[in-house]
Amino acid sequence: MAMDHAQSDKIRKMFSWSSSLTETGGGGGGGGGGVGMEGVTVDGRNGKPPLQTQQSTVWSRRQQAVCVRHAFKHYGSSKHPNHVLSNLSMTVAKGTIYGLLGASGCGKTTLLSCIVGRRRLNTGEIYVLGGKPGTKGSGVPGKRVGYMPQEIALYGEFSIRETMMYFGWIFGMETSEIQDRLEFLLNFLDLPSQNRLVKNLSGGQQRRVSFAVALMHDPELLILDEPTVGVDPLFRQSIWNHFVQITKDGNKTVIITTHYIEEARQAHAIGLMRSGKLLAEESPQVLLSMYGCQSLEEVFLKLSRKQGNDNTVPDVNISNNISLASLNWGKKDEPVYVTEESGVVGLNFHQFHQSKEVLIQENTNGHYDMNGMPHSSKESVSCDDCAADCCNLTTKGKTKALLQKNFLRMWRNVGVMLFIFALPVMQVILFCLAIGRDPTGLHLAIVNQEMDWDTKECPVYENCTFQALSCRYIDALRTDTIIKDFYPSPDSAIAAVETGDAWGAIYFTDNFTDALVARMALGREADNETLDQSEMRVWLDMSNQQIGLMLNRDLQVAYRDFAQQLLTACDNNPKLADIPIQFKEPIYGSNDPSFTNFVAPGVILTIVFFLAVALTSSALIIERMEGLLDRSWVAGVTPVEILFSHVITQFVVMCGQTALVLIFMILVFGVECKGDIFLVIILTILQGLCGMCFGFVISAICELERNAIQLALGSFYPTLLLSGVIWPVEGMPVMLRYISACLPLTLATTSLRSMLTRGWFITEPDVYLGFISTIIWIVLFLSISMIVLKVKRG
Ligand SMILES: Nc1ncnc2c1ncn2[C@@H]1O[C@H](COP(=O)(O)OP(=O)(O)OP(=O)(O)O)[C@@H](O)[C@H]1O
Repeated sequence: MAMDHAQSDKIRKMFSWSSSLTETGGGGGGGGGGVGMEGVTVDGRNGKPPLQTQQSTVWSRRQQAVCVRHAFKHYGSSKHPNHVLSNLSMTVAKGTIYGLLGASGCGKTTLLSCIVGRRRLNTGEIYVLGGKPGTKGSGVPGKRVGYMPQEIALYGEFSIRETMMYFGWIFGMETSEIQDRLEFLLNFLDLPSQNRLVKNLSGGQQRRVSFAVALMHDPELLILDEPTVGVDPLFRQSIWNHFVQITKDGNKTVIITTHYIEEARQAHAIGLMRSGKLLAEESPQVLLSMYGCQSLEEVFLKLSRKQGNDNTVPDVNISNNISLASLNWGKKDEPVYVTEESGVVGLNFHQFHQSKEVLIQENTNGHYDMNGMPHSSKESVSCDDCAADCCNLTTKGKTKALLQKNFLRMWRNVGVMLFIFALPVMQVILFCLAIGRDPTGLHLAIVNQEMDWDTKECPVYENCTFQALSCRYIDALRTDTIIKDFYPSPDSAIAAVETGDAWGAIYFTDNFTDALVARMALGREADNETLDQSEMRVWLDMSNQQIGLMLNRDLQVAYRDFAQQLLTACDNNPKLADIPIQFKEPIYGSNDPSFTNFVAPGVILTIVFFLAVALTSSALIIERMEGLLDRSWVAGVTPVEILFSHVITQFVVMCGQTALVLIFMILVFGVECKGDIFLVIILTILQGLCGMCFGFVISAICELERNAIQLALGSFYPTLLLSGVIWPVEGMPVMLRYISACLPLTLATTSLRSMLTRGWFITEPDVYLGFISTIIWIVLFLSISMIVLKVKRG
């Protein structure tokens, strides 16, 4: 082994430290005395446990900055798993820089994600700063960790300052504190003006801002996924100098992945990773000496070949066995400590600085609590201990940060603002202008053989004269909707309908007036021919139901008006012209009901519901795709807090939307509102919140924005068609009615319609069921999204 004397001396010295800091005893340098660790006895001379072999204990694992044991992680289903971590064990001592090296795709990011609590292992254990990530009080994810993911994961619409404020508040920092830190970081990372928007920065500058976010709160543990990518060598060196600086006093630990293997020489320890395993875990100097290589790359190649040639690489790390014990690099007179799992665990790099563990031991005087935690160890205490002084501030800060983030993102995005406020108004205006009004300009082909075709004369008498009654009838036809076109023969009029030139044809025979008078005079004595001649014949184009029915109605109404006018002129009771049904003033609505009033409640709710769906589902997915959601989670924001902040934001948006929609519907377009406007507002806002919660479900289920759009659009039509918005539910097959009642918009639409058109109050079942069903849907959607989010994080 090519090793000069000085180097071998250095390694020997180093080993002497490591021997004093093996996994069980090393952490406290004798602190194990009396805590009941397996097989540990205390050496009377110096308090170090003089063991030849020791068992790794939970206590010892908790003493490391990071301790991973037998980690397995796969992606995909358990039937066709893609194994990414395979029985990986790793130990990062406190106060060290740990370089995690390995080829692209070997699982580094996955391992780091599990360490910071972004993902969960399938099996195995992880301890980070003494606790298991994701467990209560571990502080991880949270402010104890600074994480820089591989992707930029920043809000492009934010300025550098706003970005820092956002994360600073999440970490529970005071604004003044953030400002001070920001000034240092701007200077240290050579960032441009703090008011520059992140999206306008160069790629390298964005990465530095991302790095600054990780450094922001000066965390105990820094986990950086390729922070030096795209960074010039000079700046890279200053980053490494910073790492050395912050780890100097043993309070901070840095884990860094990099593709520039040689830069990791400056790390205190490196883990060489391949195919989901650590091939070695040692200090760079030891690795170079052990394998007689000049560069770490050579070491990596050697180890990779070894792993490739024989699959004898044990499931535990190579370093576990070969590292110090097998080579017997230690003081000859001192026992070699090999732990059950990781022989290098607890490597202490005193050539760089004093061990954290020794500090702990000094501070605690060897006193430990029931869990084996040193009493006064700042690093070993969980976040529970700082809860009293920091958690209140953090919660307030998080809420402030999340709300400001949501509003700022909306405010800065013109498209979103238009979507939120201009779109609902536009939809209401379009609805009121386009739907429910009577069609106008309908051509009616008239053939009147009582009329002189050449002169086109058709006299209209207003007195009690029984002449040219057809002309009198034609005069009674509405001119605002019907355009009267005269044709010479029935065939030509029918042809006009067939070719689409007219919506209907009407034909009066040449003795229409005589026959009609005879019909009235003879009554039941009238023969069939008289009856036949007295009837006007109508051919309608019923391909358009609305137009067909309207023409039908107008022709009948015109006959009633014509007959009533004639009867009045002849001093008869005009009522004789009516059918013998007396339609009194309707209990609800009017005798001339408008389709708009029927559809409006459903339209109001549909607009508010689906705008909320679109807004929420895309917002969360974009955040997730850009890695922002994960970054916030790692910073300590919980899914509940994220959902809560969106609920608040959406609520404010919803109030604005509801106000606009109702003002335009009711005040501008005069849609009927007979009920309590307060209840109408509440129900509309609740529906908006329900849509938002449905948006959460979509965003939780869908990985990609396009899938979310497909799901949101896909759900739009079935909901619209089945909710009784455009056609009464009573017209559906019975089975479909039950399904319809289970949809979020159905009962709410009925409820709103009852309030608007009938003026019913909340005490009516039709009304309160709408409220109840909406609230049930909100709770259901929220629960589903929470469950899906939690499951997905696993
Ligand atoms: N969300 C995911 N779903 C499925 N497979 C994934 C997912 N994330 C990563 N993988 C796969 O897991 C393997 C390890 O990926 P990982 O990102 O951890 O590697 P890495 O070592 O960080 O690579 P690099 O250095 O290129 O960033 C790769 O094969 C990758 O395709």
